Amino acid sequence: MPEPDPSAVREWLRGIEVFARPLPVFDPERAPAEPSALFLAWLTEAVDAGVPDPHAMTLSTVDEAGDPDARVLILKNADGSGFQFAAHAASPKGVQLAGAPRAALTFYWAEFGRQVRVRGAVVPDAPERSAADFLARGATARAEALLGRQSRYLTDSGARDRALGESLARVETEPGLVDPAWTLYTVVPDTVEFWQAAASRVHVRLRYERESTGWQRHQLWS
Ligand SMILES: Cc1cc2nc3c(=O)[nH]c(=O)nc-3n(C[C@H](O)[C@H](O)[C@H](O)COP(=O)(O)O)c2cc1C
Repeated sequence: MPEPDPSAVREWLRGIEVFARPLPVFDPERAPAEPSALFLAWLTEAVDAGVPDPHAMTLSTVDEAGDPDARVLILKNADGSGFQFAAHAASPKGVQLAGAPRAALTFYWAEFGRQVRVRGAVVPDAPERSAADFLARGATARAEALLGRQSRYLTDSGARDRALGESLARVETEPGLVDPAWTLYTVVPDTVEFWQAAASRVHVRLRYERESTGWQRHQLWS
C-alpha cells in the first residue's frame, strides 16, 4: 500500500465540516446557580434525542511520571456532590488515581455541539456503595473484574478464556462475592465548563468555579 500523501490527508480533514447542523442556542445569563442542574438538563436532552452512549465521558488522569492518560468510561451518577464512575483499583487508572487523586472529565454530545469539562479531586466512595455497584454488574463483568488483569498484556487467549470461565463459575456459585478492589470514585468538581458550539463560530462558554461562598459563573472567550 503506498504511503498516504500527508498534504492530501490535511486537505481531506480540512474538507470535513464541523458543526454543520442546527445547534441549540445557549444563554448563559439564564443558567442555573448549580452546575449539576445544567449538566443534568444537557444530559437529559442528549438521552431524549437518542444520542448514542450519552453517558460516556473521557476520564483524564496523570501517571507517576506526570504523563497524562485518558480513556472513555461510563458515568454512574451525577448530583450536587459530584460525578461518579467505577473502576478496578488495580487498573492503570486506579493506580494513577491512588498516586494523584485528581482528574478531568470530558463529555461531548456531537448532535448538539455541546462539551462539558469537569476538573476536581477524586474521592473513593464508601466500601459498601462500591460493593453495591459491583453486585449490580452483569456476571461476566464481575468475573472479569475479579481477575483484576485489566490492561495487562494478553499473550494467550486460550488461558484468558479458561481463567474467565473459572471466574464466571465462581461468580455463579457465590453470587454475593464482591471484589474489594472495585471502587466507585467521585470527581468533586472545582470547575465545570459548559461549551456550546455556534454556527457563527462565536461559541458560548460558561465556567462554574467553586468559591468558599458557593459557585461563581464566568463567561469565557471562545
Ligand atoms: C464507550 C466506552 C465505555 C467504556 N466504559 C468503561 C467502563 O465503564 N469501565 C471500564 O473500566 N472501562 C470502560 N471502557 C474501556 C476503557 O476506555 C479502558 O479501555 C479501560 O478501562 C482500561 O483503562 P486503563 O488501562 O486506563 O485503566 C469503555 C470504553 C468505551 C469506548
